[in-house]
Amino acid sequence: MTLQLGFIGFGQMAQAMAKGFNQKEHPPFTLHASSIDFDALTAHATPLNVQPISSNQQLVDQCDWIILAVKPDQVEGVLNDIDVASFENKGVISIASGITLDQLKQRLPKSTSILTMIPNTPVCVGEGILMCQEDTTFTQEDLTQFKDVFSHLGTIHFANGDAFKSLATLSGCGPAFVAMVIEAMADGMVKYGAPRDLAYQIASQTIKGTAQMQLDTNTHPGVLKDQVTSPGGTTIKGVAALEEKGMRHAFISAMDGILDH
Ligand SMILES: NC(=O)C1=CN([C@@H]2O[C@H](COP(=O)(O)OP(=O)(O)OC[C@H]3O[C@@H](n4cnc5c(N)ncnc54)[C@H](O)[C@@H]3O)[C@@H](O)[C@H]2O)C=CC1
Ligand SMILES: O=C(O)[C@@H]1CCC=N1
Repeated sequence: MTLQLGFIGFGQMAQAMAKGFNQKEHPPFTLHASSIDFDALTAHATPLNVQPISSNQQLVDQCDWIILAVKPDQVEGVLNDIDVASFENKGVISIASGITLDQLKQRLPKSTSILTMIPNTPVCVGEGILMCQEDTTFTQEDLTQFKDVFSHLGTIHFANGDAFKSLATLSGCGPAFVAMVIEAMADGMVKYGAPRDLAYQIASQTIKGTAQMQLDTNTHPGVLKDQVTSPGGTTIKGVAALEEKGMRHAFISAMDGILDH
């Protein structure tokens, strides 16, 4: 039977996931979504082959797996408005940052399978990361089906504790940091006369190509840097300038800013 997959909340992240799912030609699942404003939901969902549903309760009744895709502080309100018994024998996948398995276990029936994960926006082009908590009540069978369905969105990783926190923080927030780097690199080119559109393309492709090279060869990033920095050459001058401006420390500080509060 076709898996009925439903999003509660259809904002940035749910839409990114729906776009990624749309890349699959004959998906073994059907997508549904509910949200607050039905007209806005319909406008966003229909082009993505997602069936808009007028209430969260109806969505839960109709779906096998429910993706909680509202803001973390909206989760409580969503669960309050749904008859908890309707989650019996269903799967719940929470993408709400900071909402834990234990919190959900306290609110949902014992028979509900729960997985918590942090996806990132590149899921929309099938190049995302789904950082999942190892601590889950999904059975092995559920996990096999989960990997089958969600691998269309990118790579799936499992971790626990501090490793999960830091990996999910970098993968979840990282697209914003990388987009800032792309913008900054392009500004540098525009300063010296490059057309802006081309500057974005060159910056993005340089990042994509370098990242692909690292992933394919597993070469230490320092070695990749050394391959470009010939003695007395141009690159080392740029590297020295970045170090002077504290580039590495800025990235570590970004993680401190999020995790060290
Ligand atoms: N945006 C991102 O890059 C990432 C977001 N997340 C998580 O995903 C979740 C959603 O984030 P975004 O999509 O960025 O937020 P968003 O604000 O764009 O989307 C949330 C949606 O939920 C809807 N909503 C609010 N209350 C509702 C209710 N009671 N019933 C049904 N729908 C309701 C809103 O109308 C909105 O469309 C958050 O918990 C966030 O922590 C996780 C990883 C990355
Ligand atoms: O900043 C946010 O709200 C979300 C959570 C994880 C990534 N972005």
